Amino acid sequence: MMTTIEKIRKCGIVPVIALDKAEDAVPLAKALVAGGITVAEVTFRTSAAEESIARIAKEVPEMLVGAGTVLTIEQAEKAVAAGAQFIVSPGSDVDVIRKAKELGVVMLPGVVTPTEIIIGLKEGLEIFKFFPAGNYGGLKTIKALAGPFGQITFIPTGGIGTANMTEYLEFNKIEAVGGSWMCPKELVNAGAWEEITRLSKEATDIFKKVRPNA
Ligand SMILES: O=C(O)C(=O)C[C@H](O)[C@H](O)COP(=O)(O)O
Repeated sequence: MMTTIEKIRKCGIVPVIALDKAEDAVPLAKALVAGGITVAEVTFRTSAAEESIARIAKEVPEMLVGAGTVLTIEQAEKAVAAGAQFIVSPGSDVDVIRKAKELGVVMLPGVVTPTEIIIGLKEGLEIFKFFPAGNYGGLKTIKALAGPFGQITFIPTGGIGTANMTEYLEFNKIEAVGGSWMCPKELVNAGAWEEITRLSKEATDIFKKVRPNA
C-alpha cells in the first residue's frame, strides 16, 4: 500500500478546496478524480469543511483527502475524526504539529523562513508547504533554502497555475504543487464540474510531461 506522501508525490498536484456547501464535496471530488487528481486539501476556511471531508472520505475512496488551513489542535482533531489523512497549515504551530503526530497523520506546516524550517525539523518533519510561494520569491527562494536544508522537500502553494507549475516541478526538491486554480470558488458554486475536470486534466497532463515516471 502506498503511504500518504507517496500518493501525494504520484498525483503531483494538491488542489486547495474551499467549500461553502458540503453537498458540493462529492461532485467536486469526482470531478477532480475524473481529471486525474486524486488528492484534495479541504480547507477549514469554511464551516462546511468537516462534513465535506467526511463525505469525500466515505463516498470517494479513490481520493486522498486532507484538511487545509488547520490553525488549532481542535481543528486537527475534527479533521482527522472526519477522515482527513493529512493536515496542512498556512503556518507552523508546534502544538498543531504535535497533535498531527499524535493522531498519526502527515503534517505539512507552512514555512517561508529558515527559522520556521528549523522549528519543523526539531519536530521531526521533512516535508513543508512553502506558502505563499509566489509572494515569497517562488522557486528562487526554495532553491536558496534547499542549500542549508538539503534533507527537506517542499510543496509550494500560492500563485501557482498551469503557466508556472512546470518550473516548480522541474526541481527535484519539490514533491508536488498546490493551488486552487483548477477548482476556483466561482466554478464550485456554479457546479461547473465538467470545467473543473477539464482544468484538472490540463494540470495532470502538464505534471505527467514533467514527471513521466511519477
Ligand atoms: O488556506 C490555506 O491554508 C492556504 O494555505 C491557502 C491556499 O493554499 C492558497 O490560497 C492557494 O493559493 P492559490 O492557488 O494562489 O489560490
